[in-house]
Amino acid sequence: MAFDEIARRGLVLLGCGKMGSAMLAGWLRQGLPAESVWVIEPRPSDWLKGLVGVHLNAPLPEAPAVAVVAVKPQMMGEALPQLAALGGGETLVISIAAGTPIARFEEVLGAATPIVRAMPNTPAAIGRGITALIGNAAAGEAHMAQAEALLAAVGETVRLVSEAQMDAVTAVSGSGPAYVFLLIEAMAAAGEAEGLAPELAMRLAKATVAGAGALATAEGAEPPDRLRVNVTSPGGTTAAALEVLMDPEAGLLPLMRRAIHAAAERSRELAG
Ligand SMILES: NC(=O)C1=CN([C@@H]2O[C@H](COP(=O)(O)OP(=O)(O)OC[C@H]3O[C@@H](n4cnc5c(N)ncnc54)[C@H](OP(=O)(O)O)[C@@H]3O)[C@@H](O)[C@H]2O)C=CC1
Ligand SMILES: O=C(O)[C@@H]1CCC=N1
Repeated sequence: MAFDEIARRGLVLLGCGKMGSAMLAGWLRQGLPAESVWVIEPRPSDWLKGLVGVHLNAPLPEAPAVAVVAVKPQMMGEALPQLAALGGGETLVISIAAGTPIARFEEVLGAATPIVRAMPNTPAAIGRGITALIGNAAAGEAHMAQAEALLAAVGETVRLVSEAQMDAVTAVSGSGPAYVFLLIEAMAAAGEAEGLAPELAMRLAKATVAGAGALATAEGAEPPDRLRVNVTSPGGTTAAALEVLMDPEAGLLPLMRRAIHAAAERSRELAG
């Protein structure tokens, strides 16, 4: 069982905002005992305060199995010293912070500390996230497997071959759910502009994005460009829409290229 060692030695979560809560919700649902979790969070939500058994802002265990850092990159300087005592090798430290390089953690915790840098996304809250991971030199196969097991409990995992990939990963899948939510908002707003009631437009938009996502990821699914062609009757309605969306200058492709580039650049900036 993936959580056995963590259940025995404990998991520390530093920062329990939107992403920390999403992961914690997934772990608890997957069977991690609440009594094995220590959370450091200056402004706990009502949800967090209501979690019976979780140790909230309490003294930390001496050598927990894992410490997960889920504070904003801008708060790292202030937050990280709280984990300094866990450096040295006994505790696997997993950071999900955008931008912040592994070297920054090694400065505070020491290079002998196994450190995994990971980039999850918020669908983790319902077990549908995807997390990319890369470890430092001290993170051996057992540490990588432990990080993967923890993150696999809330969705898919993928190992990276170089830390430099993390900026692009963050821009595509870390931030990506926001682009999809915006797509839902935009489709619903456009449906309303065509005369639909707001609730109906939103219901159609949400179900369409969910259904198309499920179709694209179903076992044996055709690739997305083929699925797109399957919707597009010659001379029909989809073709009319795609002419706008696939405009080489003003269409979705150059727009998404610019958006993802902006996110990746911001990730590089956050590295300091
Ligand atoms: N949101 C997302 O979709 C994703 C986020 N991430 C990464 O996860 C991290 C957290 O992001 P997100 O959850 O969105 O941000 P949030 O602001 O929602 O969560 C961060 C939490 O950490 C708390 N915090 C601040 N200082 C400390 C401290 N010294 N010790 C402990 N906790 C502290 C914050 O409290 P307060 O509000 O009082 O400052 C806040 O509750 C970031 O590094 C981000 O890059 C990665 C993937 C996806
Ligand atoms: O917006 C951010 O910086 C974080 C990282 C990926 C998703 N949210």
